[in-house]
Amino acid sequence: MTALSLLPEFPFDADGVLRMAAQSLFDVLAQASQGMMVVDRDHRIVWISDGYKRFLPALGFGDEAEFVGRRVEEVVPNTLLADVIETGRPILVDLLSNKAGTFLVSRLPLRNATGQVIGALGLVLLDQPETRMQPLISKFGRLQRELEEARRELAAEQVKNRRPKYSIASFIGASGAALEVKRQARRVAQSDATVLLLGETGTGKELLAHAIHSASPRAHKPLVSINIAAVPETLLEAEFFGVAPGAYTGADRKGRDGKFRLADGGTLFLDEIGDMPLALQAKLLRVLQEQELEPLGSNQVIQVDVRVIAATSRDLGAMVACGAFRADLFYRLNVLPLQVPPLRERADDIEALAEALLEDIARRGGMPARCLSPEALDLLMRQPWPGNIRQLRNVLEQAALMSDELLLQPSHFRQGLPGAVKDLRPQNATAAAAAEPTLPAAAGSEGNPALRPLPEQIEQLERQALAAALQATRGNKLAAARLLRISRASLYDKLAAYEAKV
Ligand SMILES: Nc1ncnc2c1ncn2[C@@H]1O[C@H](COP(=O)(O)OP(=O)(O)OP(=O)(O)O)[C@@H](O)[C@H]1O
Repeated sequence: MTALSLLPEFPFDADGVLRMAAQSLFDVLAQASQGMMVVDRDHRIVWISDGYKRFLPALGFGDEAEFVGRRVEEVVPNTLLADVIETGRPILVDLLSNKAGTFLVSRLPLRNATGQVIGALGLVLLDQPETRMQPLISKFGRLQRELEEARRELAAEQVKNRRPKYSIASFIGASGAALEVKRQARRVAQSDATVLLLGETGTGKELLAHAIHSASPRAHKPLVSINIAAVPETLLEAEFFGVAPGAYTGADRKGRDGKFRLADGGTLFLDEIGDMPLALQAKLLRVLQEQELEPLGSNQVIQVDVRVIAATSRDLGAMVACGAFRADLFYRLNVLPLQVPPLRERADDIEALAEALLEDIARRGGMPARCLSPEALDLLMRQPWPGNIRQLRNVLEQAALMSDELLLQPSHFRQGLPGAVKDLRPQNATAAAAAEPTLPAAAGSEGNPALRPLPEQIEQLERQALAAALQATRGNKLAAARLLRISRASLYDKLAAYEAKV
């Protein structure tokens, strides 16, 4: 019999040694650290070390009994122990800042014999590490301040983006049809009812939505926009209604507000409402009717006060007839319908529009403003403009880029004219129209266009492809995306990028 065997607690087998090592390590850590806590799988604090107790007053707790048993994220701001339990991954060294101070901490998952996570261990390695880790802490402090500053700037930028970009006067046009649209826009601005803007792509529906908001009593509140077709279906619900804190792990862990909440008190612009998935239509209807919603992962009902302006280039009536759009939602949206006329029905506006667009193109491009010769104006007035004002702008921009002359002639419009695509040329095209230049472009008097910078040429080609696809599909973006073999979201990104340059 050896001396050791006389010690009754001394284990000989490896398991026994390991168990004892774990126990003694636990005790060593609890004593050597500034504080230690254990939480269970449901994030509830089950134990704190004596050392930890001195942090309780700074965390707002009088004694241990109030603190133990609570969910750790409720009582220790900014803790990541819940993440360690969810992911099973330790965070060996981290800085934790909250109202109790800044701490150097370590977080370890606890597992049972089969390896399942049963909780986590949180260690405060150093409190007030600023004294001992001055350089690191001051860097951390500086980064924190920079982050706060960036957050403030982002918030200010978001507020700026939510201000309406356009007023009713921004809708250029003095034709009967344009004046009627503006009259109706002013009238509906005074009401709080839902507006439904109907019209082809590029006719100015989004511009009018901004204009209506800025002429309404809600003008000083946010205008929030969402392009339904551009958001992947799986993300739409969260975009609309928001996500409750803790509903997801990862970036959405803290939860986030949906567009309805962001628009509270103001206006929500639902662009491309015809692309709303059927499953979500019922939920949208409920919010429109009740003005209340439940964020994802929450059972709390939130009241909102939002005026909705919806827009679509699709035939909602036909969609209702074929079961692709809910009739009840259609009637709820169609309270104040406003039909925006296509450009070809208000050719009289082309001169004023072209003038304003050419001025804007010149201002943004830092070049002298171009004018239209009477012949060029006549040519533009005879086009079918399936892409409407957006397409008119593209055509004018291309002509301005391709020529140094200040007076634009018909020859400067050899690319991108809607009438140049043979299949869509109006049946009654005149002899003058028949003499219009057609694609592809030949080298002009200004030199060989292939010698322009490549990115510029690629951009132009892409614009033409987008315009041609939209023209061929009569503005149906889903069909245009299919034709171009790109995703619908990518088509929207590209259109938005070109719009942003507008
Ligand atoms: N009457 C107008 N006066 C001046 N600019 C206009 C007018 N209508 C449209 N525009 C300009 O044309 C472009 C397209 O307009 P907008 O995005 O409002 O059209 P839309 O009908 O919403 O198109 P889509 O259905 O494709 O989203 C924008 O740059 C807009 O500023």
